[in-house]
Amino acid sequence: MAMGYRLDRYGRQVPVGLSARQTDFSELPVIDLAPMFGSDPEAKRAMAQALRSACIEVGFFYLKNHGVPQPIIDQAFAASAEFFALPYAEKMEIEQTRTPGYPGYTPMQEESGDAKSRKRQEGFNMNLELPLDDPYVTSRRPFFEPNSWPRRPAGFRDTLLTYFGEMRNLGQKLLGGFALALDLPEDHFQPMITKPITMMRVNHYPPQEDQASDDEDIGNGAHTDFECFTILAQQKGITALQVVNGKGEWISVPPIPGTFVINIADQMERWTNDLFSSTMHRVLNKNAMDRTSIAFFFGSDDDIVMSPLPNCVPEGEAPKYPPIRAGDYVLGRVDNAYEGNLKKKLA
Ligand SMILES: O=C(O)CCC(=O)C(=O)O
Ligand SMILES: [Fe+2]
Repeated sequence: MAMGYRLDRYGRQVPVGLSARQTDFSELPVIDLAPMFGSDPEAKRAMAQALRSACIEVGFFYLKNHGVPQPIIDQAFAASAEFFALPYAEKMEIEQTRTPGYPGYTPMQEESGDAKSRKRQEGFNMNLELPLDDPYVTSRRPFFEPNSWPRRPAGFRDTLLTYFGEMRNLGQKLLGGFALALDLPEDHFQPMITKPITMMRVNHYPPQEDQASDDEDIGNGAHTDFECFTILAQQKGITALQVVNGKGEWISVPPIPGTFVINIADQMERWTNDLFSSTMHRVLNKNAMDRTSIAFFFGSDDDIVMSPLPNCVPEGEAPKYPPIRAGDYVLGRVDNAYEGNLKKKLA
């Protein structure tokens, strides 16, 4: 099928059209994380090799044997469903713009009447939860603003914090795998994630039964994520996520029980001198039911200076990017995406 492209605001090619090829899920590699919990160097090496290929060739993969207990995932979905089912006015009590930064509720355009809201998605955002007297919080450091918690449902905060904690541990483990995949010692990145930029968003998409007016008029338009990588939990039994493959075709990513979907994001792409791919993706919920997903965005400490990793730069070539403070890089990307709104709000 011939594919056309349009350019997004970063000048990147986005395949046009809304049809996605429904393919066997094996088109996205499945990585088994079990070796990372053991001490068999051979098994770790084999995993690192598979991970390396997945990150270079696809930028997306399923992760199994990740060690996160299923009840903790189920509880996070159940609490999220209860939250989104609350009356609109109650959710708006913690609307994102009421407090600085990322945390809070983002409504759907139809309800808010705000043309800048997302049309086909509402969400709940949170940062790493720190004590209110933490110097990062008191100095209003970007990405460390206090979270905004709803009054209901009971247990929402504890449930999401438990899930967030699991994601942070998994992210740390996974980063060890990425280090091995880059021919670095397993603990290479660990000193750089002591108080990392980590954000989480629960996405809620109504069914989209009508025709989209264009390819941005969907649950989540084509984009890449900003940080090092994303750990995505998809609601059971509902396929809506799509990923661009090397041929510029949109590939559906059905949920596989017992797995997360992991994708490389922009910070890691840059850090690896574009060796790893931050792959474009989008969400189109053509199902009869609404859909929830939980995206955990794992970055580094904000104050590390990030230069392309030396063994990702071919011999005799200059790195593609100058050094940059990680927090400034992510803030720049966020700012671009939200057309300056978030940065203004942080100022
Ligand atoms: O809902 C999904 O499957 C993906 C969400 C996503 O891409 C994001 O939140 O960045
Ligand atoms: Fe994303």
